[in-house]
Amino acid sequence: MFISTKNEQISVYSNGCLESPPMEQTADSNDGSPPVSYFSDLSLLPTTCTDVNVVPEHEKNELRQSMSNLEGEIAQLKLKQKLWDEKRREALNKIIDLKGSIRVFCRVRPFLVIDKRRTHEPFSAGSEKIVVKSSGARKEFEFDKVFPKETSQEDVFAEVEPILRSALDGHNVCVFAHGQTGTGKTFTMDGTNEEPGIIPRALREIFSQASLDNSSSLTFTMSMLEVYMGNLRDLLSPKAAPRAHEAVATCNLSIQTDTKGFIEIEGLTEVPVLDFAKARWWYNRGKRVRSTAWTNVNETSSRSHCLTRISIFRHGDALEAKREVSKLWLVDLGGSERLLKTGATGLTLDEGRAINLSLSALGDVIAALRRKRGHVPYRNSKLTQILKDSLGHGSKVLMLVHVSPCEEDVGETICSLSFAKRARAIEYNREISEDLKKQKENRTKELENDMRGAEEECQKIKNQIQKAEFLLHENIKIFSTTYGPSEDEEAPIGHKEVVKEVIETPRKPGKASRGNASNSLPRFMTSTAASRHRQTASERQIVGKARSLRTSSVTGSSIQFSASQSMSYSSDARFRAILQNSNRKSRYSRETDTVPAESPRCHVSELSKTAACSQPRSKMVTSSDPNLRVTLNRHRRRMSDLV
Ligand SMILES: Nc1ncnc2c1ncn2[C@@H]1O[C@H](COP(=O)(O)OP(=O)(O)OP(=O)(O)O)[C@@H](O)[C@H]1O
Repeated sequence: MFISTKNEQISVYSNGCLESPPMEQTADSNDGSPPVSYFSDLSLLPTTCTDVNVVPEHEKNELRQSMSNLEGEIAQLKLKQKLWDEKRREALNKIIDLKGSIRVFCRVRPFLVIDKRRTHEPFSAGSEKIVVKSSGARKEFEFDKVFPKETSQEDVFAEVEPILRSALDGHNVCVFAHGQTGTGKTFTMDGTNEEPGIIPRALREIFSQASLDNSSSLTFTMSMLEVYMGNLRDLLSPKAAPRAHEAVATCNLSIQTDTKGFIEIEGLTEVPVLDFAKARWWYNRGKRVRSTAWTNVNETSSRSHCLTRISIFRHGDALEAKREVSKLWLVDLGGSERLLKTGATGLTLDEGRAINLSLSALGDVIAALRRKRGHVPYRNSKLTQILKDSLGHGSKVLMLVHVSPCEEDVGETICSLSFAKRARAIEYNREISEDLKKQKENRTKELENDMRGAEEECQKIKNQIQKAEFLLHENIKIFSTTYGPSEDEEAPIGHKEVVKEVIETPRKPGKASRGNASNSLPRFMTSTAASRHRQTASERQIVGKARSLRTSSVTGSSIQFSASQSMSYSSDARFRAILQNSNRKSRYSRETDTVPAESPRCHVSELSKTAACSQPRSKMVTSSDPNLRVTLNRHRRRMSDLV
């Protein structure tokens, strides 16, 4: 007895004959995949099978043939899926290029309780424009998008999401939050538990997208660092996890460029992250280290830039086993301040200068790239040196400039908006005509439709692959149960590899399957870590039954196939339930918020560690400006909440 799918219908073979049960019901799959028929009358199915030794040869051959057909079908579907995925990527890339590979958004912070006057705003915000009226002057600033005060975190993320997908497609991506202290950079990037920001949402999204992409295998690593006064501090270093009262080690990492122009930060900790839960765990750890550093060293987040890097490794299939790497940088920049206004002195003044220098270097680089200048001044700051290979050709950049709605901050607001204007400088300072704008919009809509169509096709094919793989898996079990243990002797040509792929499908590295000596089943039937994970309770039941049947066949007794067993392989409803269940289960395990059970391994870059970590002094920030003191106190409170 075996299962085959011919003309997209499931058939059950027994004793060499195709049992032709009435195809009374056809389940129209609501996922768009072709309908799969299933049996409704169990009594029509054979219940007894004769001794394995007298099973005719042609039945065995038919079973082999069926498995080969399934293999071929899976290979073809995978190829088709790859082509659609390429179409989707192409469309997305064109959309991003049309919209501009360097985009600048502006977000207006709502009034806070601590704001003094909360009625009058010094500017008016449109969907792509901000007009500031100050001291009788009127200044206009254009953006790719303006997020007004009431914009939710979800709406902001919706605009950021396409660029993240571009990172998964192999492009380097940088997302920056820029603005005056207290205007909501950290709120946008990190957010709160109730309103998560771009980073936690991005982590969730990339793992969710990666699970949909089975045309290639994606793996991820994560690093976090802080740039403070030109020094780099590794936030995920095993040494960088002090308790609240302890000082944080300051590591001065160095930046290296390889022969291909690829940037490597020597000694920076890079942790493999297998799922969202682990990525979030590491991210929270990095944040905690940063907050402890603030309380001990620089007091406020505004005094440093915080960079989170997700490296995405795309592994091709066995035929083209090349590995591509792309980087996604999520950067919470230090607060831009006008030093004269704050009246900063001493350390605060130095910190402010360092931040302003690096922000201005970043502005220069982005403006040079936007204007397609031959020379791009990356070397002018540590920040731009680190990001050199992620800001240039083929990369996508998103700058989110934050402004305060308060009248007293209007000077800072104009500075931030001017920074954005410079970064956004259109090529040759020429604005495009309305006509061209319309054409661009129409083309973007077309491409968005193409992309959606390609996504739907990919999803349909994915469902078909899952079904075919499930059927192949089940046929393999039946083959083994019916015809005995010798895999090499019995399995069809090329079978072993496919079986391995179906059972293991190793998307993520590090969990090599090991042979189980105690298991008497052929190797291709033994469960692996991945298959065990995927197995639902009902699947396990099926395997259990197959094993007990297999045992009886080995001892030479005749095999009893009950109708219900036959149904368990062929019922589409159940089959779908199993698939849905396993999908739900894997999604849950991805999204669970719990700290990873196993202690996370830390992979430190092969390159040797340079500058020794020194213990920083505890420093106090001083400011003559009472407003700044209020801000610092607010930060201290926030830090102590975190610790
Ligand atoms: N869009 C928003 N909606 C609600 N609250 C916001 C918003 N933006 C900022 N806030 C609040 O404003 C305060 C300051 O925001 P945040 O700390 O994110 O500013 P920041 O620019 O990162 O400051 P710093 O440069 O000092 O780190 C926080 O209490 C934050 O919750």
